Amino acid sequence: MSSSSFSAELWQSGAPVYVQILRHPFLAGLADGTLSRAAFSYFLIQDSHYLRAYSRALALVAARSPAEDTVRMFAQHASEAIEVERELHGGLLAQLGLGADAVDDAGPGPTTTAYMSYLTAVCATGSYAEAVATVLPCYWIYRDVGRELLRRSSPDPLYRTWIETYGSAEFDAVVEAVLTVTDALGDQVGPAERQRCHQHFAATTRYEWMFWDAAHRQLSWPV
Ligand SMILES: Cc1ncc(CO)c(N)n1
Ligand SMILES: Cc1ncsc1CCO
Repeated sequence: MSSSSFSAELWQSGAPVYVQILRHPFLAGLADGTLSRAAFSYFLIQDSHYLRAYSRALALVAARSPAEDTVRMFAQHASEAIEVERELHGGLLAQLGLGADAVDDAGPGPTTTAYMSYLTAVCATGSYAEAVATVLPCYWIYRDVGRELLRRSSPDPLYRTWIETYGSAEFDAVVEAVLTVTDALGDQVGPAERQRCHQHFAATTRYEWMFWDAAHRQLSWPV
């Protein structure tokens, strides 16, 4: 990836926040096994809601894509996001003694709701390039976090299952394909649209930090 690629350019808009993500105590706890089961359960429940919205956002990106190859790719990822929610999250929640009703009973918390709403709004009303820039941090940050935590290696088998999914070669291939698609958009976006892409990338990168922070604090609606 050259430093002049569109994806590398976008990454600059989220880079300071990414440094904070790697330092976040939720991720430190996942890696060293000290994260409480309650915080991990909160995360899985909220992430189940998130993935349901993320899947729909990806379906919107697919529908708006001008080329069939990217329609297919994003539609496939939309389908896989539901699969991950059912298999990975469903499986881990079952091991924690929680069923599907726990997800529905909890409902999406404040940070989850804000993040889902932002994704949905931009993917529905922004341009195709803006939609791609908005969903990109979700792929990219989880790949990089997965890799980093794999390197740190968690003593907890439950946490390791999560880490191994996002740190896997399969997920890396998915992310590389999306980065290639992003780079191909670089020549096609003018200055105003480019600036909006940067704003969206920065916003969803912040939401990624906030999502872990909400789980760490088990944040609930204030009223
Ligand atoms: C909050 C969040 N962002 C990104 C991903 C990656 O799919 C996820 N599962 N959850
Ligand atoms: C980004 C992402 N996260 C969970 S599934 C998915 C789509 C590609 O499998």
